Amino acid sequence: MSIPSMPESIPGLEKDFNLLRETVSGGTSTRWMDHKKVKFYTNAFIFHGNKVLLGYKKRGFGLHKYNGFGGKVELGETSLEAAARELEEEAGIKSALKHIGILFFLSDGEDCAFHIDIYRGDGFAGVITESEEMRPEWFSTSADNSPDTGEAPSIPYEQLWETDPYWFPYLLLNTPFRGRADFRMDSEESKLLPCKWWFGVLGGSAEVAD
Ligand SMILES: COc1nc(N)nc2c1ncn2[C@H]1C[C@H](O)[C@@H](COP(=O)(O)OP(=O)(O)OP(=O)(O)O)O1
Repeated sequence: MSIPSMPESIPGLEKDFNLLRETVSGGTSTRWMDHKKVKFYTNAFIFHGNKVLLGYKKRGFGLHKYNGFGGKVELGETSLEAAARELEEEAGIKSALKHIGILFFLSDGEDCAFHIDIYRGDGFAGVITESEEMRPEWFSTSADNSPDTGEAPSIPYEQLWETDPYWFPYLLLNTPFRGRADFRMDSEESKLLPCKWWFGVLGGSAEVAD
């Protein structure tokens, strides 16, 4: 059995790196992109029973994709305060949010990296309300849901960001994770696609994604 080689660290994920266990890495690039600045964002995913709430992005960055609820951390706010504010602005609800992941993204031609704190909320208060930015919708977290059981539809992985399927299993399993992906403009598809990525879990016992 071959043991995958472990890089010494991943720029942007240095904190906690010694606690991480790699789960998946890949891409065509051999080196990580450089960056000069980092912008801080949040992303919150709400769970209720066997469902997860995602928002369909109606404008701006990530248009027509499903994602958690979040945005920029404003001056003077903590990341958790920003996550709670964005959840209320975009979906009309509050939740006891727990920090579960950190993602670090870079795009070719951008000297600014995205650091995204991922939060998980189990349960919520308030009435889920569509905003001008997001249309909230429930999706099933069960692997075996079928349309005739009256369950929510399956998570639409093809309408999430391309690297989300690598870390979503850890969010669903409630397992702390970290990851980085660099994106490059694909001239054939005319969109940014991942060219190098690395994802890992903190500690040792999560199921590894295929
Ligand atoms: C691969 O890259 C990404 N994947 C995922 N899953 N989410 C990402 C990625 N890159 C950015 N995001 C998230 C981070 C934020 O939650 C949103 C972007 O926030 P937005 O631009 O909407 O920020 P706001 O402060 O709400 O902006 P406005 O000025 O438009 O209100 O996407």
